[in-house]
Amino acid sequence: MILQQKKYGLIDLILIPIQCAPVAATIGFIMSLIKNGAPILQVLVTAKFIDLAISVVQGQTDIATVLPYLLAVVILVGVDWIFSPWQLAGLPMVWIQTKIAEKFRSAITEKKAKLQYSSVENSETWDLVERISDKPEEKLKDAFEIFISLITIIIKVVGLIFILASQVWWAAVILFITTIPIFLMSVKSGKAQYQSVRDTSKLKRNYKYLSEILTGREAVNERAVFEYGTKLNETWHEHYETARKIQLKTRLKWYIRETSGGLITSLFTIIVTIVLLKPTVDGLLTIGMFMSLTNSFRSLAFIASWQLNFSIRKLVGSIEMMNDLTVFCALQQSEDATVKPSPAPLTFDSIVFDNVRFSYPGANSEILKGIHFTIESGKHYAFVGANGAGKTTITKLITGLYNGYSGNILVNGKRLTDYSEAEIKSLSAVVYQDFARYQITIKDNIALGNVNALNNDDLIHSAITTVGLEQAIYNLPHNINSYLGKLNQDGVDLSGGQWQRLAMARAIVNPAPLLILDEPTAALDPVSESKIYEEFEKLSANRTTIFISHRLGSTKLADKIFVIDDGTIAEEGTHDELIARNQIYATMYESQRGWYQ
Ligand SMILES: Nc1ncnc2c1ncn2[C@@H]1O[C@H](COP(=O)(O)OP(=O)(O)OP(=O)(O)O)[C@@H](O)[C@H]1O
Repeated sequence: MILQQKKYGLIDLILIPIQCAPVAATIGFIMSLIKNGAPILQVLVTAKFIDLAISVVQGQTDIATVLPYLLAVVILVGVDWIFSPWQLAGLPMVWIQTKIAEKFRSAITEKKAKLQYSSVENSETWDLVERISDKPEEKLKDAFEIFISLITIIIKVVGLIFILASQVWWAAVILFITTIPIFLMSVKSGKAQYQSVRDTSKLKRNYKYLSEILTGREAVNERAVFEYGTKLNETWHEHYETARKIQLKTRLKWYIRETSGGLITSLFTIIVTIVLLKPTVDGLLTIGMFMSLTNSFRSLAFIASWQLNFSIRKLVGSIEMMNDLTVFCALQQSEDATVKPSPAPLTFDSIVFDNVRFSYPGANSEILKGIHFTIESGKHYAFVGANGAGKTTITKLITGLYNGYSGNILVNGKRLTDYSEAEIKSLSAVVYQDFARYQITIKDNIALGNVNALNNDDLIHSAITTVGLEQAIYNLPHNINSYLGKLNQDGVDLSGGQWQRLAMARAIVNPAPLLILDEPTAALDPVSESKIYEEFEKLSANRTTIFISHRLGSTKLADKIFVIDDGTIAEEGTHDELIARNQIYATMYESQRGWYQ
């Protein structure tokens, strides 16, 4: 199934299930038609049956004439029972839900995977994505069911009103008029309730996150040491209660209104029943028709005030979900987002930042304020500077995560944005500060760095040696096939520094010509750090590297150091040149050296 960039609406609540499960949707639709058509016939047949039964009792008719009507009543009651939603008609709905889960959910997942990185980082977009991904198969199945039941309810109501009108026209008119405000109220209520879901989605995201901190494994150490459980629990409770109250308030407000509407309709049916007594006594209505009409009238009032109300409210909520789907489908996506890096990496002679200015989407302030620098192939560079200066942001632009900048980023003189996504992905391998810790096998943890050579064990072993993890890994009972983390029963855990080395191994197996290391050694002890640098020197002899580091000892090895200050390149040169310059870098270096004296 393909999601389109279009305005989704009411009709799509029917079309999507039909697209996903055409046979089940058709069967479900026909079943609902039969189920809801039966009561209309039932009114006529029951009236005739009662009248004939009275004639039989009075000795005016032969009992044989009643039997076909009795049989018809039994069949119609049977149909009603067999096609009840929780009986046979439920089966196609289960099938529809399974198919929607298979086709529609995977279309959503595919779109999510293709969303531009900038969209994923935006919290409003993320709220929308969360709403769309929250049990869509269940919501669409319910909407389809409700849509069909609404059509059939309308058929039922129109049919019964028609019969009523043919007998007592004014009662039909009054009943019709009373359903109009109930209909309008249901529409408003449905909208208000979906809006309350929107209003609370940010709060829900917050309290889900807090709940993860309070119960999840990731924060277990800090939670135990800092004992912040009570404090966070209070915040969690606050968010949870605010969201709950908003939804409860909306629900309660509309429940009271809807109940009052329902009570008025019920009162009206009692009055109509009393009023119908007169024409029955006068012989304008047969006793059978009176009994059948009052009976169906009661069910009609129930349908108009409760069932119709419920269905419309739910349906309007589903239409709001379609509005969300429209916005979701319009989100910018990159068709190549899911393509693999090209197996032959994009080699380069130079990467040039030419007056690059950049602000994060939705942010007011510029992070990069006209940056100029050149990276030459085969050389080693270091980016240093204070926290928040813009170092990581530069790497996000090189790796193509953001392209909403002004100025140019040129690779071999050609704009980076003119290369294909596969080429851009093959240009660089990165070890991020906040690298991921995958709870899968060690082998897969490393192999994921090169999706074009997932089963190259030699590459994995050589990366393990480079980052010095041989002892830690080869002593494990399952070697590189050992699971990491606590997700698996016999999973092993690594120290912070070992996880960091594993992330480096992941980047090392990647054949990209540019290796970006964003504070790769922050969790390493000094001996490991210098050992890793030695290994890296060997490894990156024919690669270009960009190191971002606050430990200026490591930057000494760089061919060129860029000092980033407030979104600009404040200084550049070798270690010795920058020390001789005696400005920002020299001050930083001296202050660090001071720690060890
Ligand atoms: N996704 C984002 N949206 C908005 N602002 C962001 C985003 N990511 C980073 N920033 C802001 O951009 C600025 C530069 O961040 P960046 O991560 O590039 O700094 P850095 O020099 O790498 O810092 P550090 O040394 O602390 O890692 C910071 O002020 C940060 O708050």
